[in-house]
Amino acid sequence: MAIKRSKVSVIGSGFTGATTALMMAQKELGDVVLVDIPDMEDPTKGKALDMLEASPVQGFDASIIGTANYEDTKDSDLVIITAGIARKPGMSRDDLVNTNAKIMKSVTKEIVNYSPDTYIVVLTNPVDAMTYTVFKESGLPKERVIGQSGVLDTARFRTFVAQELNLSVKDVTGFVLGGHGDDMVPLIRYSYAGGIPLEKLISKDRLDAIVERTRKGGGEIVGLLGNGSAYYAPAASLTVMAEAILKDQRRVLPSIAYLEGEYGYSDIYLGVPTVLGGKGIEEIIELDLTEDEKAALDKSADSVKNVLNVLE
Ligand SMILES: NC(=O)C1=CN([C@@H]2O[C@H](COP(=O)(O)OP(=O)(O)OC[C@H]3O[C@@H](n4cnc5c(N)ncnc54)[C@H](O)[C@@H]3O)[C@@H](O)[C@H]2O)C=CC1
Ligand SMILES: O=C([O-])CC(=O)C(=O)O
Repeated sequence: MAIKRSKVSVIGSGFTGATTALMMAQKELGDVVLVDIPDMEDPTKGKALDMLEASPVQGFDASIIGTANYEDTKDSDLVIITAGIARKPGMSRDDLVNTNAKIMKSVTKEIVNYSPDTYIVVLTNPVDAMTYTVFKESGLPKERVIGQSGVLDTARFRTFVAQELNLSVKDVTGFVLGGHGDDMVPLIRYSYAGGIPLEKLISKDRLDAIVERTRKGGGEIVGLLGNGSAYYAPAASLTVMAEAILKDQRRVLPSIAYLEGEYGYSDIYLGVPTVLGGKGIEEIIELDLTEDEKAALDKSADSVKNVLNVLE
């Protein structure tokens, strides 16, 4: 049998979906199918063609098509869901829940109809609850339905730490646990610059300020953009997760995973450290938490549960 390129479908051709499609094609992760609603079919085709026309200039090989027909997604190795509405200034991510839950249900039906063994990575907010919705609707095993928040939240944290210390972002590592909301839990104790614990390099006051800015990082961009939310860093985060799965890299990345007792929670999707590889979420890494860290994680998990409770 001939060797085939991977196929990745991106549902939603808005800011995050289109940017992710381009980034994945630039990294030659596979052929890309960009999907939106019938009313958006022509602009979606236009975006895909425009991206394709960048390929000779940048020298990447990938087919990129735009469509409103799910048949074109048939046999996708991986599907990324970005469909839905984004928040505007003054809104919380949770305000999007009922509109986006309906969209999750309808797109998930279409996805698994054409790709019954695929992997799904969800971006749409409120992302912990939307990943749960997609999991339930899809019937896929839990390790194949994954949400994106921690890669982005950790990237924001690393950016602010690198700025504070005037060091390369490459040398700063961190971990953000919990739900993708204002009470997410950046774990300072597990964060380093060049292997040196951050607590030895940055004062407590400044670290507290960085944690607070990380928690409100999405809102900071929403406030600046005025009409939508972040998309470059979210797309970069989705691309790294897609790469880990498609290339079976076994990267240690935070993902929104279905928990069955890990960290003391069950029947919930929540951000935790995971090993991402060719089987999707291959492991959930359980870190020892101090009482304060566990209390903060409990608070964040409670916020996610409150959103799950309003799901219709
Ligand atoms: N988890 C995370 O870290 C992040 C989550 N987000 C979330 O991602 C979502 C998308 O954000 P943007 O791309 O900026 O929004 P956008 O408004 O630019 O794009 C959304 C696209 O979804 C399409 N869409 C709506 N219903 C659809 C359906 N039934 N089938 C297919 N497509 C459909 C719309 O036509 C639109 O093109 C939002 O919910 C946002 O809050 C955004 C950034 C980070
Ligand atoms: O803030 C938003 O609404 C979009 C998002 O999740 C983020 O940028 O973290």
